[in-house]
Amino acid sequence: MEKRPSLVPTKRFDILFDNITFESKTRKGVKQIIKGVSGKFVSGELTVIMGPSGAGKTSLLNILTGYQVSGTSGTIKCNGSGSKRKKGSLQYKKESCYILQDDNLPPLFTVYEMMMMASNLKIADLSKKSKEYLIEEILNNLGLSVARNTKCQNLSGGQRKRLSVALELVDNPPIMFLDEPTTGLDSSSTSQCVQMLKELARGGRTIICTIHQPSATIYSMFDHVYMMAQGKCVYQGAATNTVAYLSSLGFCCPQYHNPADYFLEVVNQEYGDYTDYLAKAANDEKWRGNVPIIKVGKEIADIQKDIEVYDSNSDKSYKTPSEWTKFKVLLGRQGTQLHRDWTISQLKLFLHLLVGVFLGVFFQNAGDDASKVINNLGLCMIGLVYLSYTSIMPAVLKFPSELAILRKEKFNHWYKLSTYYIAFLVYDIPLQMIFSTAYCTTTYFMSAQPYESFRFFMVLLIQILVALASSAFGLFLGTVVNPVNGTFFGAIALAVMIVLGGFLILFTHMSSYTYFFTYASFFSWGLEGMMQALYGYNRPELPCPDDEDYCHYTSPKVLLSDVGMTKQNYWFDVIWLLVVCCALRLLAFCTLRRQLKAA
Ligand SMILES: Nc1ncnc2c1ncn2[C@@H]1O[C@H](COP(=O)(O)OP(=O)(O)OP(=O)(O)O)[C@@H](O)[C@H]1O
Repeated sequence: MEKRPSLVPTKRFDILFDNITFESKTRKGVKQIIKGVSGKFVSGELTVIMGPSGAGKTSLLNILTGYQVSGTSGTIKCNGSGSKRKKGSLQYKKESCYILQDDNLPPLFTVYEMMMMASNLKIADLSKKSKEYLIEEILNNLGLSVARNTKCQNLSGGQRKRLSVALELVDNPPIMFLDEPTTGLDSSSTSQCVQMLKELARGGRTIICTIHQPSATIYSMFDHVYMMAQGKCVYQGAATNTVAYLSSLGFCCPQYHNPADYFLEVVNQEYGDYTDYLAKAANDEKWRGNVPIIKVGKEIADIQKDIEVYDSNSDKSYKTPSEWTKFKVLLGRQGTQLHRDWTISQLKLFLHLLVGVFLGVFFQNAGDDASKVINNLGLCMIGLVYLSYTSIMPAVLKFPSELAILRKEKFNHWYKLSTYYIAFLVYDIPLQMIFSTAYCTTTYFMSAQPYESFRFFMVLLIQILVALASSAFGLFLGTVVNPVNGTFFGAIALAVMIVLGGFLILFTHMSSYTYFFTYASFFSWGLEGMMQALYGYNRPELPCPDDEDYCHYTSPKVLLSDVGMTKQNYWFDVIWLLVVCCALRLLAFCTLRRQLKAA
């Protein structure tokens, strides 16, 4: 029997937290952001964390989701199981999802494609048909069916928010955290969004969100309100009990006044500083409302029966796919992105060919003319610099531009970072090779370099490796500094490497002390490799044109000796560039992982 998809969670979780604190070290000392708050969020309820700006709402949410670990203390339990929170791990982390304030969605994919991708990354044990059924069900429930073929970049603010929720709903998480899901929405979209969250909660989920300043209607839709001020909890109870709670403490909410607005005025100290007084009163449990009855319709109950048959021994509703399957899905995503964003592939390929032709015209016959040997040396260097610059700059911007999406998807267990990184490399490396080949082929033949296949492939290999090493360096830079500084440092590093490349100052003119620094330049290895490929390996003498009286470099050996590249180091250069390339890509992976963890 095929498993039927469902939107009803198979497990229910109540979250209890006690004495949560969060401190951050600043220049002025330690800043206490969350000051020992406690509470209980139960399944079936829509809970809202409220408070003035800077009250600590997002910080608390980050702690409860496990997004923020360092600097925190306290106990978080679920379902009263009593297991203590270990550093960096929450008992329910795998069962929850966190929808961040910014809707980080890849712009070029449609709603349906994103949904299918999410289901392929999260669910292993459903057929394609069942996934389609599930997706339709979610899109219908969230009112996204009309936008199923719209690209994410064209969605409205409300649709983007709903898609962010829809994507996480695919694997049916019993706990959902949402940071300011209504920010940027008009009142009607806000109402729709909160109604949707309430319905999801009524299905048995624990839904916790933060919100800034809701209208009276929206405020009354929340089951449980957790009000914060100055890092403390100043109320925890039903939205409907707010006025009674405040009046029990001597604060009279004027008639026809929005209780949420009035409460925010009180905690904003418009009537004096009562934060500690309120925080003490907030420990009283009596303001909590009754836990709502979970809605399980007939059809849903039938589906749930099926799930129980299949999942009685399983922790999660669905089995997650293997990393290999996820890798294939990510490869498909990269491929589609490449296909749709013509600036990544077609434009770059065209420009490499164009620049190749341009240089080929300028350096015509430079490879087979003894009087143009120095020009040819310049062409080799220009080629390396060109390939390096065009590889390093896009690479610096690559991860910063995708970091938010990556952080969100990784945190919500879509895939491992290593899977994403390998899928990225599988596209990036061949692409760099194609671009370098386009450039190399045009300049090589148009500038009349020797028509010997082994020399051509040796030059090509060097140019590819320099491009790959440069892009690896760019990736590394992009993961250690911000993009603006990354492009600046990248440009400076390349300028220094050009000086050390062996063209502007010949190796023979360097002292042994300064020569030592050339080891740090891709260009010194690249130029030496290219010179060996073009002029080494017993190349015969170069022809001197009839209209020239004298050609100094008819002998390739003399040229290699003058530029200090007589040793046959070609394969050593190749190996060194390969090592640099691998080491920098590995380093970029480590720094990327560190950057994600530091979030
Ligand atoms: N890592 C940190 N280091 C230093 N200060 C921090 C850190 N994280 C948060 N803060 C500070 O703690 C306070 C609470 O921040 P938080 O983002 O949790 O507030 P918030 O209630 O969500 O505010 P808003 O509604 O404006 O988003 C703010 O003053 C903020 O500047």
